[in-house]
Amino acid sequence: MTPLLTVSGLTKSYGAHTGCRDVGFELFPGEVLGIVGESGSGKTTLLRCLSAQLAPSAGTVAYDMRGQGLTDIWNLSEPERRMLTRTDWGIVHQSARDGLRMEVSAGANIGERLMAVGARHYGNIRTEAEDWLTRVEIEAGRIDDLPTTFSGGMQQRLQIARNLVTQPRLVFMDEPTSGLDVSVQARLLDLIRTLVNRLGIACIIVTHDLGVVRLLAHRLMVMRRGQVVEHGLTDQVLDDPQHPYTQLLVSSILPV
Ligand SMILES: Nc1ncnc2c1ncn2[C@@H]1O[C@H](COP(=O)(O)OP(=O)(O)OP(=O)(O)O)[C@@H](O)[C@H]1O
Repeated sequence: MTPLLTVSGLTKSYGAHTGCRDVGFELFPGEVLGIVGESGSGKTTLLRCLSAQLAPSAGTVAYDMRGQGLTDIWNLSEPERRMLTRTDWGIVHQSARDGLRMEVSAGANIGERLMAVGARHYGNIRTEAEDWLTRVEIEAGRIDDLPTTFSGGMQQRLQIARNLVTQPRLVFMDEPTSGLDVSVQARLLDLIRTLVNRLGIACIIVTHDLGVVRLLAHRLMVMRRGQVVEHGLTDQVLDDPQHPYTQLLVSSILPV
């Protein structure tokens, strides 16, 4: 099987500081990869370099573009890269405010993504938006409401609908459940798991919460000081961590 994403030697420096260093891995279609590590370990930097939000200092991020095969995303033109991120990719931000347009309705937030992939018929776009609101457990009757009138959990579910409506092949998520009440987190995680599995979407999720990766990720990468110190199947890494740092992380976070 051809990998969807092939990353090699990915490095980002901020002057003298290292964001991430020499990261390499492959991601296959439908696979969910979790990236964990303590605060400042480089998770967000890595995710932003992978998802075309931040230019790396060195290394390559090659994506299996439809009809073109593996292509380094940083060799694409800016419009090509923008098109890719709006159609074949989704990016779910930690704060829904960064991923939604707060000044337009819930329906428009979903509909404009459909328009980016060529949908033009108003009635069809509205029907699809209503369908997606229902799928993320928001009443279809709220379609004309602004996201500012939604709760934090609803905004996050709307952000997920906006990202999944175009049936992307790859979705990046940065701490998608943090900042929400524990009960809301559990429901959201369950929803993400169901949708990602059902649609067969590959996903890269950054989190400091090992419970999140245990539930969602097939594979796990552990980062420390910008580098990957351990990488393997999630259950294997969490149940039998090999690197001393992972052992510390697991024993300090997971209940025994
Ligand atoms: N804009 C920036 N300018 C300078 N240094 C930065 C910048 N962004 C991040 N860094 C540095 O890069 C390193 C990795 O930061 P990053 O935000 O990627 O970590 P993280 O694992 O996502 O942390 P957190 O879980 O707290 O969000 C840190 O040492 C940080 O100080």
